[in-house]
Amino acid sequence: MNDLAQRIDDNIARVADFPQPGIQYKDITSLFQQPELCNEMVEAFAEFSRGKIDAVCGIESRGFLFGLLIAQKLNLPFVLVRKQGKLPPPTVAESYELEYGNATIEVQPQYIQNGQRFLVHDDVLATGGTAEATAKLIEKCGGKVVQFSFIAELEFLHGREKLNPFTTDIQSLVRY
Ligand SMILES: O=P(O)(O)OC[C@H]1O[C@H](OP(=O)(O)OP(=O)(O)O)[C@H](O)[C@@H]1O
Ligand SMILES: Nc1ncnc2[nH]cnc12
Repeated sequence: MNDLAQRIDDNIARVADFPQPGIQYKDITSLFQQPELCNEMVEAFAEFSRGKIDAVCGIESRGFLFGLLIAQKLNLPFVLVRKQGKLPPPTVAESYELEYGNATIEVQPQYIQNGQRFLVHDDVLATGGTAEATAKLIEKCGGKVVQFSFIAELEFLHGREKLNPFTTDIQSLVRY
């Protein structure tokens, strides 16, 4: 682990058996107690994406936190992907399976331009179902997913394999 990864790891809280027995939940919200570390993280994310994307898509809810900061840092538009029923119409939907349960997500297609190059950002890459469904949704609306970024990747769940058909340009600051 590099120095930044080590400090992120040190500041991610672990919660056993949440939200279901057997899941070790990585609670990234503990990072927000360390504003200087968060600034460094935003810079690391921005450096990865600078000059390569036209817009950022953040996934509800914890993908909104750094997602918007990355978009602002790069002076780019930000698009929200939300769980079903939260966004006003018109919306386009996609269903997928989670590490725990399943879900449907939605986006407002009027904020996606034909050929616009997207970074999809979220806090945790687990099975990859959420990020894969998000990429499908963006591409269904005419966008092109050219990068993914995450704070933490749970490598033992092999989520990256679901994302490789879109792009192999994938950043995760910490890997488990
Ligand atoms: O790679 P996957 O197996 O799809 O899992 C990753 C997703 O799970 C978590 O979201 P969660 O559903 O807990 O929602 P939240 O961000 O609103 O807490 C996490 O924030 C990712 O969005
Ligand atoms: N173990 C985990 N911790 C935090 N977020 C998650 N999303 C899916 N699996 C997760």
